[in-house]
Amino acid sequence: MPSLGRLHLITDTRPGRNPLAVLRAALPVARSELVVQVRVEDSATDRQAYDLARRAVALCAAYGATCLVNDRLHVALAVAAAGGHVGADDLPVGAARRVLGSAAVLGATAREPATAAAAVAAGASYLGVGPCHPTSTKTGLPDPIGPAGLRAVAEAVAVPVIAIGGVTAAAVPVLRAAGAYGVAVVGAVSDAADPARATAELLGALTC
Ligand SMILES: Cc1ncc(COP(=O)(O)OP(=O)(O)O)c(N)n1
Ligand SMILES: Cc1ncsc1CCOP(=O)(O)O
Ligand SMILES: [Mg+2]
Repeated sequence: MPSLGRLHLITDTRPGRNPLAVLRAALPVARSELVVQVRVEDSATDRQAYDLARRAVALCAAYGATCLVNDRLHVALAVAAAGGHVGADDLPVGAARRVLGSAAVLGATAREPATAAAAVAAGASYLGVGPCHPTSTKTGLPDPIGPAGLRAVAEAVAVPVIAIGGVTAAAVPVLRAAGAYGVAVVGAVSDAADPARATAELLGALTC
């Protein structure tokens, strides 16, 4: 399996956003360092998720980037995505692994060392860990775990740890020092006046 990209760009589910335009800006900059995670509102139909995911897979293929699908693993399979990401309200990690197969990339959300280790034992190939910082992109989350919480998880597992939640380029050095292999963002790219430049800044912080 090729190494996992360090910059994970999650599609913005907020009303009025244009996730494909953001991908078109980010992909030429980050290319194979980019992991695109297709995420839609829970209220979106499977057809809407499928239509977005198949476009994202095609765009990613043109740049050697990896495309994953959040939550809806049947959509991941239908569009031949590289894998998926699951959390506490989704299929359990072991079941997700059985659905996707042994070669797929499978991410799991974890906030504590014990759940992180259990997710890896069940088949997760990377962990999304957070929220590390406050975020306005998703509601209903627990308090941020900060770099210290991230470090506790990173020290408990041997798979790549992807920091998520309120991540900016300025926050990347501290998160990396705490053990993050990479970061996952929505707003840092989607809210930027220049998403291509924001992508370059995040990549620069991740690869220096
Ligand atoms: C890289 C990454 N980390 C964490 C999450 C959150 O997943 P989950 O807890 O299942 O919440 P939803 O994104 O499904 O609302 C993620 N998507 N990606
Ligand atoms: C889906 C998700 N899960 C934890 S934080 C988050 C949203 C991250 O968005 P942002 O990068 O804008 O804080
Ligand atoms: Mg989920």
